[in-house]
Amino acid sequence: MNIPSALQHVSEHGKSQLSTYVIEQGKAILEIADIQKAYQDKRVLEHINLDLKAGELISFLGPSGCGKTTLLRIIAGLEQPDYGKIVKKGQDITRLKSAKRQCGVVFQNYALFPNLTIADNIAFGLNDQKWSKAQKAERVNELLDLIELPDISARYPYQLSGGQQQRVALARALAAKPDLLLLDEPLSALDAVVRVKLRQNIRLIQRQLNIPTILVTHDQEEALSISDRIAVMYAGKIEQLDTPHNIYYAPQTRFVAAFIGNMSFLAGKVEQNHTLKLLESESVVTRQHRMPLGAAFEVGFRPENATLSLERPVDFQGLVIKVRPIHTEFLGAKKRVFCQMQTGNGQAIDLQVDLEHQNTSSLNNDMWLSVASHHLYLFDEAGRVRC
Ligand SMILES: Nc1ncnc2c1ncn2[C@@H]1O[C@H](COP(=O)(O)OP(=O)(O)OP(=O)(O)O)[C@@H](O)[C@H]1O
Repeated sequence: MNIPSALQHVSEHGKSQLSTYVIEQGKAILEIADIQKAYQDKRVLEHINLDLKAGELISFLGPSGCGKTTLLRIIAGLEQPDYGKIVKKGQDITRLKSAKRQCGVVFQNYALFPNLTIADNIAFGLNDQKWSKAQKAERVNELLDLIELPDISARYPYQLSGGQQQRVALARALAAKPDLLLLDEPLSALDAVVRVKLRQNIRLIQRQLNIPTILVTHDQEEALSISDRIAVMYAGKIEQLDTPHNIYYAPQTRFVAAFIGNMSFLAGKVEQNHTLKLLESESVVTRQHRMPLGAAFEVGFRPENATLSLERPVDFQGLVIKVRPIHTEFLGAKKRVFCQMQTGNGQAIDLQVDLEHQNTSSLNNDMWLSVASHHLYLFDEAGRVRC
């Protein structure tokens, strides 16, 4: 994954200092309180709590089947929760019909009517309302300008590219001036280049209209690059709701750390307050933590924070282990080196290191992998971060 450039400037992990999230103090437009849902005894959503502020874009990000779409459909009124409450602008809308919720929804598969012109497709969302013909035409033109496709009103969907169709779907969702925009994987059917361009368009339009928006996606680069906050979901729960910066640099759980970007893990037991014994008998020096002596842990690091050297670093505070580089992958500005650490029982642990300027011809069979203690993440047995 490419880490979006806005996230690349911090040298050590910790809470965001560069955060661009300025909506924090804003008023909640949408409040989701303790939403729960099961299908035939299978729990799909558990105790979901969330607030969406005015003008904010939150992404639901997580692996397939974690409940993202179900949660979005509950917010849209297309699905009923078993328990919990949804409040929009102070009104309890949990049992309100979908059509009355004033939500604009865009789905993955453009869902345009093939037999209607683009103008009629966009105006379709206005049919329930008391818009005169002239008002409708004016609104359609306004929206075509907004999506920067002013000359296509007489065309039919089949005459447009996938990206253009999705912009029309967005215009249709915005036609009736909803106060909430819900986007369900709107970009996943498009090719990579169009996807990047369109996600920027969506973000620009969303900011221009200042419309609170929820985006469902399984694409972490997409979520990191355009969201104010991301709800990382796993098995029906929100693991962490935070800014993209903190999701990447300050993951609160092992799942988030492993799911966003890359992280290598090594297991061990707490030996002293700062010194932990890896199961492979090496020690690692971490920052302050509050784990009991003897407790099992995993230490994690990101590939960009690890270094390879021929000589063992001396007086080094952190993790130092002997590894064998196995192969490298070219990633443009950097190379990823896949290493293995041999365990006492003949097994190998896979670890990854990114080299930016180092010449990979200097790689040797036996090298030292080191990570400074302030770049190490410590997870307890329950997968919660401890430092
Ligand atoms: N109508 C339904 N009846 C029964 N099970 C359902 C129904 N809708 C969803 N599920 C199940 O609920 C779980 C969550 O589904 P959901 O579509 O919300 O996940 P998702 O995170 O959006 O996944 P994906 O990224 O694959 O779309 C899945 O196990 C799915 O099979």
